[in-house]
Amino acid sequence: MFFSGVQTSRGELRIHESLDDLSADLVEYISELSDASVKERGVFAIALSGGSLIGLLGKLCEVPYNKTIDWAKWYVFWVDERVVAKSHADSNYKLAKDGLLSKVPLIPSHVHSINDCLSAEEAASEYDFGIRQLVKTRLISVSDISDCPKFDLILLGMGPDGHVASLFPNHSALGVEDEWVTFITDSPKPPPERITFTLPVINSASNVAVVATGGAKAEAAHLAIDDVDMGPTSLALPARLVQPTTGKLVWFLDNQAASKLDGIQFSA
Ligand SMILES: O=C(O)[C@H](O)[C@@H](O)[C@H](O)[C@H](O)COP(=O)(O)O
Repeated sequence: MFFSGVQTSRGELRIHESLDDLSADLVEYISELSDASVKERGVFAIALSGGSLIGLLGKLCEVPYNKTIDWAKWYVFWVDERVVAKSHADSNYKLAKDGLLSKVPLIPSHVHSINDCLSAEEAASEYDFGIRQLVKTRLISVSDISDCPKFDLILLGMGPDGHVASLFPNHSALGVEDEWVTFITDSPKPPPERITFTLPVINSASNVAVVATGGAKAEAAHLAIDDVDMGPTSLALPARLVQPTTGKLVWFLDNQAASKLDGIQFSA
């Protein structure tokens, strides 16, 4: 069963039968946002996450997107990064470079990854500073209601625990409001040292897409999307705190990740 464009109070749902269909829809969505942003602003500022998301972007390297997307106008950032060398197998930069960035005609100076020679704290602070410079020149747009950067698109994965970016359940990083990029040294998912966009930055983006596939994500998707009572705090489920203030939120799910959503029945 395929649901596209279903609007809920928690954003638009796009549910696909297969990963191939999901990937095709996701890359078309990104291509459309890129076209619209380049037309309106002359650039496209996109922030990537790690995980299985990157594999689902592979079609961007293929016809027609490798030719039709205005790659020279892309500026690439990371929503979160593991503080390891860029050549390390755990690096989100390496994952994206190997799977996407090295295969399309991006301008190398438009790719903004962290300084991997620094501590997590220093790397977060330097990344935050770099983004502030690009907001000043409006290469990254600015929120209409705060001083936060307004990325054209933020792409998020979601863990089975409901984490997004490197914002983990009940972690103090969820409460950081005075920084754009923060750091953690105790990630429950290895490696422990990471930098991450904070919630105000994620929620200031023009567009946020959460991509979640597989049955292990079904409960988290239910708790993040459905009208459930989370009790006094939703800090236990970071994905539920993804609530763009004026931007648009879209969930890309496969049947399995969507299998516990209220009101959605799948045929066997
Ligand atoms: O730095 C990380 O550990 C990843 O970026 C992580 O946050 C990922 O996005 C989610 O865990 C979903 O990953 P999967 O889609 O691979 O399950």
